[in-house]
Amino acid sequence: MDRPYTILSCAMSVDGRIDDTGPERLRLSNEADFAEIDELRAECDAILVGAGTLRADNPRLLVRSPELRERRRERGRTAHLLKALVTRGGEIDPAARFFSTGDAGAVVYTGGEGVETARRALADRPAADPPAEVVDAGDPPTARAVLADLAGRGVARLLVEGGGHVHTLFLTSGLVDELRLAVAPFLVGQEDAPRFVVPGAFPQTPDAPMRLVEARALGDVAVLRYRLDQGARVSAGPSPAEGESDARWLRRTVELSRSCPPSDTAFSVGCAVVAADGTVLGEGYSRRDDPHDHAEEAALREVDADDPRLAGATLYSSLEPCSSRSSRPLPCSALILATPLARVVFAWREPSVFVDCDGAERLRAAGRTVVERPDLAGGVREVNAHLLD
Ligand SMILES: NC(=O)C1=CN([C@@H]2O[C@H](COP(=O)(O)OP(=O)(O)OC[C@H]3O[C@@H](n4cnc5c(N)ncnc54)[C@H](OP(=O)(O)O)[C@@H]3O)[C@@H](O)[C@H]2O)C=CC1
Ligand SMILES: Nc1c(N[C@@H]2O[C@H](COP(=O)(O)O)[C@@H](O)[C@H]2O)[nH]c(=O)[nH]c1=O
Repeated sequence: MDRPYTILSCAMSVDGRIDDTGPERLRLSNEADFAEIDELRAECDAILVGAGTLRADNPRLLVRSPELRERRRERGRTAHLLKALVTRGGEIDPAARFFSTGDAGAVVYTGGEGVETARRALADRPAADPPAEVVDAGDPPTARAVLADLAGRGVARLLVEGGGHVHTLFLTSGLVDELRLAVAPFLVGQEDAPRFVVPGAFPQTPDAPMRLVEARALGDVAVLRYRLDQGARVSAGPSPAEGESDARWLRRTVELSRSCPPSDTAFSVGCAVVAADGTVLGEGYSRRDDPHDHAEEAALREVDADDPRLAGATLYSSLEPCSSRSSRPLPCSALILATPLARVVFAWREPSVFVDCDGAERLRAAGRTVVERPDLAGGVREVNAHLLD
């Protein structure tokens, strides 16, 4: 793995401030947004903040929901995420909650004299605290070195949660895959309030803009999700190249679905899991190995769960992944959420023939990118025409 799939998440006011100048942390998110961010955390392997945020907020950076922690444990993961901190000078408070809470330990990225300073600061922590390590990531530390070290620790998905200097460090590096912004319905209006970013040479310019993949209301908070991949274009959907490649793989799933053993009580669906470089990691179709098989579970069965390419891969399905099953403990949307797969593309939204489906919404709510291609649903409907009369 080169580097983790990196998501930067931030809540800001309409005037672009991420806190005010008061001593308390400003709540910009509402309860629904905090709950979604908790889901997003639970789907990641590590969470990173800057030393400024550590000093200002004394954050815990834990997975708050007991259900989400339990889900992580069931999948053989730690209940909480590995915590990562970026500091230049290494002046950190060893008694901070960042170091004393959680169960996956912490890594401090610094450089130059910061390495010794941070090691000294952490030397006398209580033995019961989770482990904390200091890593030299350059002087000053670079996002690239931090990401390479995290990848070496098996981190496939990283959540960067601020603050403004760290957002700037990561966004200017060009190594962020996704940006999630929650815009709170107010203005802070203070000259010295921290900003989302400080000035920098951002690669996300008018000529190379980010791609807006989702805009949604959570009450009065606007949630905006951008993809920052290379060659982004100004459009609400995939770039032309990505759109063409999506269409090709969806046509492949329709072909796969033609191999399904016939059924009058279930859809015939095809599925392919494809790495970013076009390598097929798994393929499947309904009822392939078992009369109850859905295409997604047949395809995911072929995928190595520890394959580092999964985080950057796309799951293509001719039909929307299901959200409820009577013949299996978990629906396909949950099976997908058990993987680091960041992107799901499907052609046909499941019609209410057998069950009501909200698989696409569940995947989106958990922070996955979901692309619907109704323009390619004709072939899927044709394969399933006998069920639609
Ligand atoms: N609304 C939201 O979503 C969020 C809001 N916040 C808010 O943001 C504010 C903190 O933001 P900010 O002050 O920008 O702090 P940051 O968390 O971005 O941390 C800044 C620190 O990072 C280190 N640093 C800066 N530049 C580099 C670099 N190039 N390489 C390596 N390390 C570097 C320095 O540490 P050192 O000084 O140790 O050398 C610096 O002081 C707080 O008010 C907090 O509440 C924070 C997160 C999310
Ligand atoms: N204020 C603010 C955020 N602040 C972020 O949350 C961190 C604290 O998390 P925790 O330790 O779980 O309480 C804090 O350090 C900062 O990174 N995040 C948001 O999504 N919305 C918000 O309004």
